[in-house]
Amino acid sequence: MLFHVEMTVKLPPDMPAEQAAKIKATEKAYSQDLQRQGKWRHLWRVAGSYSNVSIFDVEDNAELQELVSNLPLFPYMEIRVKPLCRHPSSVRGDDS
Ligand SMILES: O=C(O)CC1=CCC(=O)O1
Repeated sequence: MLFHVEMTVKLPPDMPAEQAAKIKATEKAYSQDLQRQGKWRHLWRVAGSYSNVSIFDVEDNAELQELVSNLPLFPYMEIRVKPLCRHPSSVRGDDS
């Protein structure tokens, strides 16, 4: 199942820089592992913001919930999820 996920990061302004850098580094490693597994298919920065638009390819809602709620930045994010399905007018042979 494909999901469009928009994440907006809102770190507390008083979080020490070292702590923020550590969480971001852990987030990067976690997301890159999921990207290599093919579960996190796309990761795009929304220009001009501290938000991303991502496409996840997971078994079901429960797996999406597990992956997203384990994001190191999860406590500091607003997350919006939209389920996706193929568009009948798409010219692609697959959903890549
Ligand atoms: O910077 C972000 O948008 C949050 C994030 C998600 C994966 C990652 O490495 O950073």
